[in-house]
Amino acid sequence: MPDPAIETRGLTKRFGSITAVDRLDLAVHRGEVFGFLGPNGAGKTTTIRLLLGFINPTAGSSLVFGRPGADPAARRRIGYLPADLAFDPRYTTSDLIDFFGSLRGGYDHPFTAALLERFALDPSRPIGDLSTGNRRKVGIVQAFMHRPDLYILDEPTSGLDPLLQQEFQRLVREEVARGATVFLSSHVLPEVEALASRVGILRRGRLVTVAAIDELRRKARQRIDIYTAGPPPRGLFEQLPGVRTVSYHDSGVHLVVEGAVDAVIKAAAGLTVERIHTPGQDLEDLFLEYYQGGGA
Ligand SMILES: Nc1ncnc2c1ncn2[C@@H]1O[C@H](COP(=O)(O)OP(=O)(O)OP(=O)(O)O)[C@@H](O)[C@H]1O
Repeated sequence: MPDPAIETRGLTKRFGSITAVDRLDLAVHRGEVFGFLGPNGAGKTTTIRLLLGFINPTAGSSLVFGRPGADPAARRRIGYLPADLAFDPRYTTSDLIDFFGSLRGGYDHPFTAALLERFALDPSRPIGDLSTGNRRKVGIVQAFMHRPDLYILDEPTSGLDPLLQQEFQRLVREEVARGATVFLSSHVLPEVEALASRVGILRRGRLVTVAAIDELRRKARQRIDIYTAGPPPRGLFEQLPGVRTVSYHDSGVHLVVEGAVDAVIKAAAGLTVERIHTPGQDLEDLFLEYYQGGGA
């Protein structure tokens, strides 16, 4: 087995009395998109700064492809998109590309030219003149231009409009198809759901769960609204496996079901069903439960 893309052992960072990251044990496998979630102040950015070797841990360790993140050989294989882009406003995008290119010992020129076009960025404009969204695009270009093996993305689409968010997701999928690994820290839960195969949820510096998205999906509650010809008989759904809440009305029933909906669908088959509405199986509620200290 090759080394994981990212591995941390007992990784801990304290700032005075605050424990920002608390004994984190994590392995991000090569080729996966790992979603890193948690409420504000949970310690996500601090974890990323530790991974990259920008700050030293109070205890424990972290490795990127088997090396410390600060090691130039590891660093060259990483594309990092920070949450706060602090570029000198006088630089143009071209200047930055040259700068990061030389720092990394080269970059993929045709790919970078295609990225500029794809995100409609004029490389000759000073960064200081760009809108927030355009600055974010510059961040994306600098993170992707050398086609690294590992992307560490901190809130990558904040400030991007929905079309550009989709374009960004396409780009990430293409890079993953090429074999890249992605560590995606984000508050945009649908984005994490769309891209990640596993997620880790951090709360007050501690990893409260690591799970495959599919596993979470199986656990997540779904709302099912069944509309029937006439009022459905009371008591039909209450005892079925997975059913958490039932509310009847004259033309149907609203249900909340945890896990498989098979029993509900089979029971509904005995009624004259005119329409079924499932407002989407959204992992958001489940994520929020973990954020707040619940979770299965
Ligand atoms: N340099 C620092 N000095 C002191 N405290 C810090 C420092 N950096 C982070 N912290 C504290 O560590 C905790 C974790 O912060 P961090 O920025 O890692 O959280 P986060 O999960 O990235 O939050 P957000 O989602 O808001 O970006 C917070 O309580 C924060 O105030």
